[in-house]
Amino acid sequence: MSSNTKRRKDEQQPYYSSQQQQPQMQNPSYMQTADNMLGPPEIGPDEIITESILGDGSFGTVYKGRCRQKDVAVKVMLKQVDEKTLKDFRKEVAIMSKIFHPNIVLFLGACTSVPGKLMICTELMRGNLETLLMDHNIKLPLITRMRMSKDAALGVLWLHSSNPVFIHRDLKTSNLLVDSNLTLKVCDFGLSQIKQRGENLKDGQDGAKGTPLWMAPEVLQGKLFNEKADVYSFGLVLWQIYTRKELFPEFDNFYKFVTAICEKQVRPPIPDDCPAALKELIKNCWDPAPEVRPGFSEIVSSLESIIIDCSIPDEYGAIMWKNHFKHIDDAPWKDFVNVFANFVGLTNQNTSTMYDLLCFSPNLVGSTIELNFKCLKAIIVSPPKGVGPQEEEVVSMEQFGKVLAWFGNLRDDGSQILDKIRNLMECAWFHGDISTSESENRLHKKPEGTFLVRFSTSEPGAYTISKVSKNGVISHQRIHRPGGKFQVNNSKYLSVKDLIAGEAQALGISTPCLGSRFLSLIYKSQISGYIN
Ligand SMILES: Nc1ncnc2c1ncn2[C@@H]1O[C@H](COP(=O)(O)OP(=O)(O)OP(=O)(O)O)[C@@H](O)[C@H]1O
Repeated sequence: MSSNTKRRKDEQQPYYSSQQQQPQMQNPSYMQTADNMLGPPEIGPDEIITESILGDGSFGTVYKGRCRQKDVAVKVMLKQVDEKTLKDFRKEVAIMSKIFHPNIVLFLGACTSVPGKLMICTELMRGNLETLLMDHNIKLPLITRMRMSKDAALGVLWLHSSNPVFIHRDLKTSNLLVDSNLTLKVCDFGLSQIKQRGENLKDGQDGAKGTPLWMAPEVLQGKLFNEKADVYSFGLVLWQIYTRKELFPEFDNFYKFVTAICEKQVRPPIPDDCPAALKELIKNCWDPAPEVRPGFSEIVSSLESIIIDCSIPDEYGAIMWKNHFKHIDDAPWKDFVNVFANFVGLTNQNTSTMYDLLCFSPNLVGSTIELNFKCLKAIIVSPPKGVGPQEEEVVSMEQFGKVLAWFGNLRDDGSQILDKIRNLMECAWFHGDISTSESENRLHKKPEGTFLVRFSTSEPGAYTISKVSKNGVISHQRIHRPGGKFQVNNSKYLSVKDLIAGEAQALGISTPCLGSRFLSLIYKSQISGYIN
């Protein structure tokens, strides 16, 4: 048998069944039988319809497609493939059918048996991260980018923690895909390798695998390497996620590039405004010495801290969240109350938890402390996300950060933050977290001088005064927060209440707009909070 005939014959059989019983004669070669059910799910080429092109890669083209009435992504291999590419294709199918994780693109099946029609079918994602980052018309706040970084790190942590270990070997932003919720998933396992824990690998004569710009120096130099090569690439991924810039645009010569990376230890410049913890993480990841680079579980942990710092700029607030809720974005209200009360010294180890006191202590019924926690709950809690009876009200990390930015500094104010919140809610004109259009609805057709104060929707920690001016025109004026003070028209005050009292005449505001949802909390019948 000539080698050509042999290769063609191999291609006609699902690769995993070469040592198993052949499919029944009456079935097309791609049909799955009871004997080969244990291999990756086989999809027939006639079950896949390809539509538009999603991307081009070294193995072929990725299309948006339909398979069994589902939108999918289909990687179609080049028609003429050499043995090495075929081997990589088979490896990609084998690896993808072994790994399942929310941050790894979902493998649906593959067509492995029909020559010229080798395909891999995966869930359809919105696009790749590189394209998203380079489109500067798309707003991607740092916190969103850090959450995406954590998603990617969780995906790679899963690969590195498997037994045997999977090394990705081609981590780069174009191999990280985003879905419509901006959840990130790792894809493209064509160059991935399997190894035992603690084992070092070395590339063979066919050279290093991966994309040179993203390759670790030890890989570029053909030295021994292990999963820390992925960590190096991830450092570059983090750099690009932070800067949204092209990687190494200054290099157009491969040999000069290798010398720069391996001998001169050149790395992309990290901007000065990069948060210190992120800068340190990036530098550690791309350290020339693989053993110095962190593992992915350490990377996930560092990213969790960075995400908390981005969400909660208040230093003490961030410490509180890191100490008690580091791995979660949303804390159950019950746990939050206990941790917060303890952190600001309202309870200690010897007293009952604040939640229990609020529920069961008769002394607290009708007390200021009970009212304070009701007010806090009114602005900090999000409704349950699910629908089941078990679903709890939660405090999101971001909302906690916002509340601290609006009301104070946890280190200096401690439990007085609760009084500040109640004091503001007692004002009839304070409407809290309503949108610009909702404020306009509430002021519509109201007399001149009617006004309300709400949280600014765009400037962290700031407030907005919305008022009715002459001829019923509604306008909005920002209360800025320089140095924690409250400023409007160059006049600074210690509280919003003082500012409204002091500037009422200059601002042309006189009558609070009714309709604040907080008033029913504070007063059962009487409406108060007028300017005086
Ligand atoms: N599941 C998917 N959903 C949406 N787009 C996808 C999907 N899979 C791949 N793509 C798009 O196709 C591009 C190439 O995919 P992939 O990296 O898997 O192919 P490749 O041939 O291995 O490429 P390369 O060798 O250049 O890494 C991705 O960067 C992405 O833009």
